Amino acid sequence: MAATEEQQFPLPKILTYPASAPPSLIAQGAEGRLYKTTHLESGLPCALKFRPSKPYRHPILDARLTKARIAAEAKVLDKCYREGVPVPAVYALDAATGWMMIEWVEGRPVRQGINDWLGERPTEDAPAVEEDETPFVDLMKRIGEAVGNLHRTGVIHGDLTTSNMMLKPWAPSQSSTESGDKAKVVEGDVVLIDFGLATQSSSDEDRAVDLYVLERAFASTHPRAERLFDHVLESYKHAFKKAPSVLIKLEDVRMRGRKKSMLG
Ligand SMILES: Nc1ncnc2c1ncn2[C@@H]1O[C@H](COP(=O)(O)OP(=O)(O)OP(=O)(O)O)[C@@H](O)[C@H]1O
Repeated sequence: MAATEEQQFPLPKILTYPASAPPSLIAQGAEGRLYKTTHLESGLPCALKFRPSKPYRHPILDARLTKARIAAEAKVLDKCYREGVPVPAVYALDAATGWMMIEWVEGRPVRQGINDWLGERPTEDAPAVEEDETPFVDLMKRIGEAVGNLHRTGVIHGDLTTSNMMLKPWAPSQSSTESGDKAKVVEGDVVLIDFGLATQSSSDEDRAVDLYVLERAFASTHPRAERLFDHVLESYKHAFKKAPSVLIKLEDVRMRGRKKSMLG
């Protein structure tokens, strides 16, 4: 797999050095690429986020922008990690060449877990069979808590979606034995990823917009679970002392959103 990828994209230099296993390309976005690699230490899988230079930009501007963006992302991640927000640890950074090496988070995006839970349910209000929603509600609460912790540190994510959260598997002892196999798809610690658009702010408005982005993304990705999103906000309120004024602001932000969509 690595050989094809190497032909498709030139590897960042750090990944051309020998390692216990070849790097694999996990994601290729508009701004950068994400590799899984053991280049730092064999036995320690890492995620290497690489922002290649953009040939269409002026080289001096390009170097400055690449460096500033990756450095800003690493700085915010590091701040969050040190303050106990569930994010990957930053292991290494080379801003000048546009990469950072961060902790590899095992598991799957929250989006997949939610979709597996919802399965083929026909409508939003009608579960296919009468079922215990507790495991799903618990996941909603863990999401609210993670976002509350994030906002408490003065960081705005900027792109909160269920794809930018991972479900990191629990140890078997933490895993539920009562709720059956279905519950397993929504088990795990919520870890926030992709801080490429993150900023530092403590304003109610910025926090409310962050929540609004998540609310909208949730409604469009998981329309059948929309009614359960309130659990996210409820747990946000418990996790974060300043949540009440943010939630009041969220009402304004929603109103502006509705007006905007009415005006087209
Ligand atoms: N630390 C990590 N551990 C495991 N998988 C990760 C990690 N970080 C990212 N991923 C996986 O790689 C995908 C892309 O990562 P990320 O969203 O950070 O990059 P991106 O979309 O290229 O970033 P940007 O939006 O800043 O350009 C994620 O959706 C996720 O599946």
